[in-house]
Amino acid sequence: MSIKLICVSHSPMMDFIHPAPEVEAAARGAFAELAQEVAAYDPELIVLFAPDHFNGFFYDLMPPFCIGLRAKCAGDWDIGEGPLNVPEALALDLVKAVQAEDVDIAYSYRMQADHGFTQPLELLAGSVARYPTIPIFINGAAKPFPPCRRALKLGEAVGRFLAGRPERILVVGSGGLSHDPPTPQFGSVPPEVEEFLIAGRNPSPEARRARQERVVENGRLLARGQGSSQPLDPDWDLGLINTFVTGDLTRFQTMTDEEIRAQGGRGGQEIRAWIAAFACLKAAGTYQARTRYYHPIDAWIAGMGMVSADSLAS
Ligand SMILES: O=C(O)/C=C/c1cccc(O)c1O
Ligand SMILES: [Fe+2]
Repeated sequence: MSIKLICVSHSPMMDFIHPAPEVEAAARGAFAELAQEVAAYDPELIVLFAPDHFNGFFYDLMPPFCIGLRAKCAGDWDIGEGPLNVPEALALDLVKAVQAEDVDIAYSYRMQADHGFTQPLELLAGSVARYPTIPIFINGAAKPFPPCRRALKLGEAVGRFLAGRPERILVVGSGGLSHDPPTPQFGSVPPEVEEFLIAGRNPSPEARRARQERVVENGRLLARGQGSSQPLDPDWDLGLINTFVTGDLTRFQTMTDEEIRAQGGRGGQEIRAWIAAFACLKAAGTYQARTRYYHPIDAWIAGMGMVSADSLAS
């Protein structure tokens, strides 16, 4: 058994709007370097913790966590196509193991994985189906959220399951440093937008395009220092990265939604994916982590960070 970890921010706007060329080159270069390492490691299993953004999960039935037993690309932002390569029997064993640890996990035979899942798979693994992958959804977009301490518990339960496995495993966490995209908030939007948040699966191409254009326009404005998005917060981001790299995750036992919202913005709630991923790695033993990249990229509405880690357990 061996376990490695990569946690990265995502921004589905990467192919739609461009920051300064040297900024974009550095970010893409950092992704490419990590992708080379993934190819050299040749994982036999990827466990991917990621949020959704009202593409696959809606208020008609919103779980805090969900393991995909079968999953396909949601198709948002034209990232990825078709099914993910989910090892169904192993994913089901994972559901049972997590339940046995008293974490009540939802599971799906028809998960729609949006850019939270598909972008890191494309950028790090080359395609969404290149490696067997178990997708684990963590709600970071739809209030109320599962507490950060439950993301720790989930990660630990998954990590204890993985610790007994023979495969070369890559744990990935997606999203989560500071960013404040214009995701509508239930309770403060008109009824037709609430209806979308409840049951907006499989939108028309026009509706999808209009939604994405709104997000891109938000990036344009943020890059000009305008608009309503909360600014990115490098201090918050670097503080979080430092916590993950040093390996003391106790801060997340008490971290509140309000604390995250104040500094990390609406999208900052996605940090639960990194929390679960690191807790997962830590449950398998001590680890060594390093920061691979950080830059706040306004045009992409992303505190863009990348961290990798190796388990020191034998
Ligand atoms: O499509 C959306 O609603 C959100 C897009 C987005 C933009 C920037 C950073 C992120 O993490 C996003 O999910
Ligand atoms: Fe996101």
